[in-house]
Order: sequence, then structure tokens, then C-alpha cells
Amino acid sequence: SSILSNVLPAPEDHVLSVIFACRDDPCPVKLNLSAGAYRTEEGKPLVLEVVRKAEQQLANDLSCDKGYLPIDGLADFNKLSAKLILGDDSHAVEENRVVTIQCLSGTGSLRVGAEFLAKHHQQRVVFVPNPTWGNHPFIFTLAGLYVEYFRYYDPQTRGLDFEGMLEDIGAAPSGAIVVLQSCAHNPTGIDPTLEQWEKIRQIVRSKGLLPFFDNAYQGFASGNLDSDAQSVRMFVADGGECFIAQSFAKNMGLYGERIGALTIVCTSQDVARKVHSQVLLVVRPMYLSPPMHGASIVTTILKNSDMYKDWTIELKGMADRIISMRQQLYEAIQARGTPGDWSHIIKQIGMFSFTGVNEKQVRWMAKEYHIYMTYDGRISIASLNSKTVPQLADAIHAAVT
Ligand SMILES: Cc1ncc(COP(=O)(O)O)c(CNOCC(=O)O)c1O
Repeated sequence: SSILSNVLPAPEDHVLSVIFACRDDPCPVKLNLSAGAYRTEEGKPLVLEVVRKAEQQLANDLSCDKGYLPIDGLADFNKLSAKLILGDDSHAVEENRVVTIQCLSGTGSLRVGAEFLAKHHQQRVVFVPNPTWGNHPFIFTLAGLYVEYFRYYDPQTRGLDFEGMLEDIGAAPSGAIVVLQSCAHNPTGIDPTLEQWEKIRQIVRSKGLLPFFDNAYQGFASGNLDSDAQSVRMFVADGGECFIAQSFAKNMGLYGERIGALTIVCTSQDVARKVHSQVLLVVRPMYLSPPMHGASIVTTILKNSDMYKDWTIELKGMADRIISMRQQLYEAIQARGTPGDWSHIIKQIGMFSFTGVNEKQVRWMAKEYHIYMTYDGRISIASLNSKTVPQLADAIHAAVT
């Protein structure tokens, strides 16, 4: 008898089921707003000019070979990636307290960090925002840690439940890991202000908690790489430890190259050395060593000041297009006189908007308007363009009136 015959079908995944429903919808004007990937005004994925240029340079560089990278990845990439998030004048970097490992994009960085913590950290509780990116609970649970939630989104104000957040983090047991999205919170699009980040930092440090930043959208939120790194730099500046998962999927458009980094900021060079040696033991049996191409593209761009500048211009272009889509959607909703306050659409930041429409309305819009978004009412603003904004505004108007 077959060994695999007892495998059960996987439970329905909320995001995937929406993507499948949209895929199977024959309607020629269907609109998929569920996927978290940037699209141009023409509705196409974008390969940055500067990425094409870097790839041409790499293709012509005959010194490049296809040998294995070290377990922790391309050394230049690790240095440049750490500098990007920590800043050019980071004391942690100067004092050699920083361990950076090239990982398989943001997901891989979170996974390696989770496996490391499960092996070396006594406190097994991880606090994540409620709501948070759908993969967070799975990544940490799979590593053998226990996921708990801290209040983050307030449905009443459609804003940050800051008091609730502070209370829940303040009640966490000493040593608990706290997952913090550094900017462009997924799925709500709501970020703490700098003043609020400072209060969060104080409570995390005073309770001896371990911050694990998920930094998937640096530069993609505000359009400025340094602004979007302020929350992380605030914590690192106080000399404490923190984990940071970086991704170049969105801000460099390298989704499929799976390029990111896990940075662990330690309190001393000595600790950093020991941590580095142990992270290698997590990676080796997991995937041995990371892929070269994405790391080579990022390194080529970050180490060349002209290409770096070109990148920041294209990056701001993406962020600005999203911000203008928010404005257009807000104005289209206003123009229709749709009941309710829709200002959260322009107050929120990053790839997504938490519209506030409920699951029943989401399902109705899929059926009647062939517009698809995740059941929590999250839409990818990056998937909108000037032609589809009116279509969405009509659907929202019809759904909530
Ligand atoms: C907060 C966050 N962290 C990490 C990641 C991981 O990204 P990657 O592994 O591609 O770097 C993502 C990617 N999001 O996926 C889009 C979606 O929610 O529909 C993310 O949003």
C-alpha cells in the first residue's frame, strides 16, 4: 500500500485561496489586489533599471564563477546590507558586535533567526503584532517557539492601539522575543510614530525583552531608506541586542532572487563571534549555502555610489506611485459620497491598505465586482493604477452603502 496515501489535504490558506479564486475567475476585468508585489501604472511587475545594469555588469565579469558561497553568504553583501539598515556611522558595526548572514530573503532570515533562538534562547515565547504577516506565526511555531499576540490594530479608530500594545508588551515575561515590523506594517499599513517607537523601546529594554525586527520594506514605505530605518536604529543606538531580518524583495524588486540578511546585534565582539559560529550550524543542515545571483546584484548596486543613487531614485518612484494611488483612491471614494471616514487610506503607509471592509463585503466584491483582496480587507495599493481605482471605488461604495 502507498506510504503517502494517508497524507491529508492542507487546510485552506487565506491568501492562497483568494489568489486561486482570482486566477480561476474568467472575467476579463478581474482585479487582484491580494498579492503583495509592486506593479507599475501599466499593471506589470517592475525590474529596476539599475538591476538590469548590475546584471549586465555581472554577465560581462569573467572573474565571476559559480562556486559555492560560504555558509553565511557573500561577505561584501553582508557588510553592505548591515550598513544599509544600521547606518554609515553605526557604533555596533565599528565595535564588531554585528553578525550578518545572507539568507533566503526576509522569510529565510526570520526562519534562521527563529531556529537559532529556539536552540540558544531559554525564553520560548514570541510576541507578534495582532494582526501581523500571515507567515510569522508559522515560522516561529515551526521552530518550536510559542507565539502570543500583542494588541496592534484598533478597529474602532482604524489606527494603532498604542496603549494596548504597550500594556501587552509590558506584560511579556522577561526575555520574551518581540517581533516588530520596522516600517510599512503588513497588513495594516499603520506604523508607530518616532515618539511611540521610543516608548516601545523603553519598555522592551526595561523588561529585558528581545526585539526581532522584520524589515521587509526599507525605503519602500516613505521612499527614504534612512527614514524607514529609524525605528531599528533607535534600538541599536541604545547598545542593546536585537535581531533584524532584511529583505531586498520589495525595495530592489528582487522577489524571486530570494535575497535578504539576518543581522544579530550583540553586546560585545566576543559574544558576536560565538553567535556567528552557532548561526553557521543552523544554516549548514538547512540549505548549506545561499544563492549567489541576488547577492551579487545587491552588492554591485550598494558598493557603487552612482548605482546606489540610481537605486534610491527608482525606489522613491515606486513609493511615490503608491502614495499617489492612495490619494486617488481616497478622492474617488470621497467623490462617490461613500459613507464613513476613509482618511485611513491616505494615513496608512507602504504596500498595503487595511480598508476596514469586512469579510462578508470582501466576498461580495469578489462575486459582484470580480475584485479580490484578502478576507481581512487588506488591499495591495501597489496593484492599483489610475484605470482600476474607479472600479475599486465603485465596488467599495456598493459594498458599504
Ligand atoms: C512583513 C513581511 N515580512 C517578510 C516578508 C517576506 O518577504 P520575502 O521572503 O520575499 O523577503 C513579507 C512579504 N510579504 O508577502 C506579501 C504578502 O503578504 O502578500 C512581509 O510582508
